Amino acid sequence: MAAPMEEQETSKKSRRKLLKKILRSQQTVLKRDGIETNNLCTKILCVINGGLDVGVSHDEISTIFSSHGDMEDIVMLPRKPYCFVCFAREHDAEVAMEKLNGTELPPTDHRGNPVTLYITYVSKVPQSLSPSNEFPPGLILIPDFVTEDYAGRLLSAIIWEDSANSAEQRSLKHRQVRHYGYEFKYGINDVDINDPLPNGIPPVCNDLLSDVKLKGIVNYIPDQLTVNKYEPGQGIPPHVDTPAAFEDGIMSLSLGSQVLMDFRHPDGRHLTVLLPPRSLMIMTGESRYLWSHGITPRKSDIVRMESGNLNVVKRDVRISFTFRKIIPPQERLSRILPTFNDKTSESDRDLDQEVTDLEKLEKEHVHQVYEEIADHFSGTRHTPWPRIVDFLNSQPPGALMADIGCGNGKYLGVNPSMYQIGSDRSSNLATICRDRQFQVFVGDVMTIPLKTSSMDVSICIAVIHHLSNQERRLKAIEELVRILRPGGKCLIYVWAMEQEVNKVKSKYLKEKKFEKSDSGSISSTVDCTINKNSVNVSMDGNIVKSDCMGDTDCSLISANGSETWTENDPKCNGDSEINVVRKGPSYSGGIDSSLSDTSTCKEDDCSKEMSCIKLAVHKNRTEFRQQDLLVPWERKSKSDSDKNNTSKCVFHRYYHVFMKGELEALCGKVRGCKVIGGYYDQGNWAVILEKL
Ligand SMILES: O=C(O)CCC(=O)C(=O)O
Ligand SMILES: [Fe+2]
Repeated sequence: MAAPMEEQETSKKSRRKLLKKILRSQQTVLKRDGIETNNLCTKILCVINGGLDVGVSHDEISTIFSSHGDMEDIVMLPRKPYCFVCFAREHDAEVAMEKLNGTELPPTDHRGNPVTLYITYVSKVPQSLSPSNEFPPGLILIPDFVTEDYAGRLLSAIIWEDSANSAEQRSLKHRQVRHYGYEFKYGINDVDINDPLPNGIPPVCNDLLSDVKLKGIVNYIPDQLTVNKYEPGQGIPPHVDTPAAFEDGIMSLSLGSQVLMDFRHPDGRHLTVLLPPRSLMIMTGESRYLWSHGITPRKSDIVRMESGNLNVVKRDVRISFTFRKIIPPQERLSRILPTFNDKTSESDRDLDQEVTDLEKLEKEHVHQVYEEIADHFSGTRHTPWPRIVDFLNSQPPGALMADIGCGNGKYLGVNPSMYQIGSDRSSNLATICRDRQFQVFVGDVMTIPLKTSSMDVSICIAVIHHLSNQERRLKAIEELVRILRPGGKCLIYVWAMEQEVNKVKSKYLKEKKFEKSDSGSISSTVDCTINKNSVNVSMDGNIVKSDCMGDTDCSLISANGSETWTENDPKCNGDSEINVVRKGPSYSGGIDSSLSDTSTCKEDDCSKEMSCIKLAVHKNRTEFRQQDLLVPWERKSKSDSDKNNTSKCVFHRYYHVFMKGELEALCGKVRGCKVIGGYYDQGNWAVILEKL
């Protein structure tokens, strides 16, 4: 009889081990979420590893637990590894605990690995599931907005057809919906203004809508109504109603059951608002644009009673009327352009006004160069970069996107489901974009003429490295963030100082194989006081290469036409200083002195005026040895009249190439945003920012 005793001992030991494990899990997981466990038996079980975050479903928990007693509810929370199972009686909870603690669930389609359930008693479901004392800013809730009688008339105006699936009525996974005025299309998160429904908003709603307007709750009459019908246990996933599609002030009238609506801030804050029957909720401002709203699919809500005690209240059928006013698509983009009074964007500043020497440097070595090389530059920019394409394609349909410094618009057509607007400092590039049917204006990244908080997404590819000091680069990032709505995202690319990472050379360096000479990184210096920005150098070659720097496409073109271009010709960019060094006063007051190449700067001048700027002319396809430099862009042109006489124009574009971590550090100085991603991509540093 010794063996069974031993077996009992071993099973007790393993049970003790299991309990220790439970305790450890309780401490780490539950404490963090403010969940108080109970040593004594209660009616509510917290099931660790029985939550949505580990891939366990409501149905699985229901099947396992329902056979052990009379279950009242299962509370599953989004992104949580645990769930709560509420029994009608303590005894049932005790039995379930005894039988199921330590149960292993096998892998499923949603869950690659088996999971072990650890169960503990809790006396209450945590506060975050019960109504918060606070509302998200901008949320208005008016209780008893309609009478019982009027509510009844509203409800009887809605005819639900059995298992209908048409533009007017759809059975969604979690609820049924009916649309009036226009169908809200869930695939595109928008309405089609050209495809109105036969039925407008039912006339019985007119009293309510004029009351709302009279009281100044919103200053328009809505033209779209979505009626949602939720059975107990159903809900709506967290979302923000498409910002570009509807006016501010979205109204939802709750009829039937009460419900807890979840509001979530992008920074993780979570508030729950109890919507009582016959109440009108209006989402304006932050609560409409920044916080997501949703209803967790549950069969009950925790409701604070008048006594202040919390109570579990079962849900019944709830029908909500959501009224919205559509912004016509043709107005959506113009909405984001500022009016003359919109001081925040400084739109009235003259773009060509010369304020500092640095602006002069950028004017001559960035703006004027792009203006002159626009056509050829555009001819070398055709292939969108895959990671930028991925970023654009990951944006939801209907998002408003601004491409600041859009060049020839190669990213403007990537994701046609977005509303897109581009801007470039070069009017010739803007014209090229417009010829390609893109909506583009001429604008400067440091004073973007778009309204504050108007965009869902912004990108700024290969632009900020053309700004000549840190303050100006910072200002540009601030502008990119300013135009975003809270929660909006911005992707920035700049050229990297590091052109070889993990022993892999960037495309820019690799293109060196096409060249005959590669010694030295600086071919010359240019005293940046140039009034014209091109130099004619006679030459005779006729095979040319397109611009192939970190921000370009690296395609080879052969030049048989009358005008050909090359970026770097060995004949002209050897070690000797063959580029013309022009004379005149130096630029002052810029180029971060710590980063400039002092060997190109006269000592006494530097100490007087912050710095003079004698910038090194970079030799293309070589590593960077300094951060501030001029990169040559060369154009060969053959006149038709004299085929043998080919001349070359050399343009110098100013660049500040970024060192590893520099872009992130700069973004870190910008208030109201956080860096949510960063990477190295083909000789460029990239960051993704999110506006807070
Ligand atoms: O049911 C509700 O109150 C909200 C519905 C909703 O958010 C929507 O349809 O977008
Ligand atoms: Fe909504």
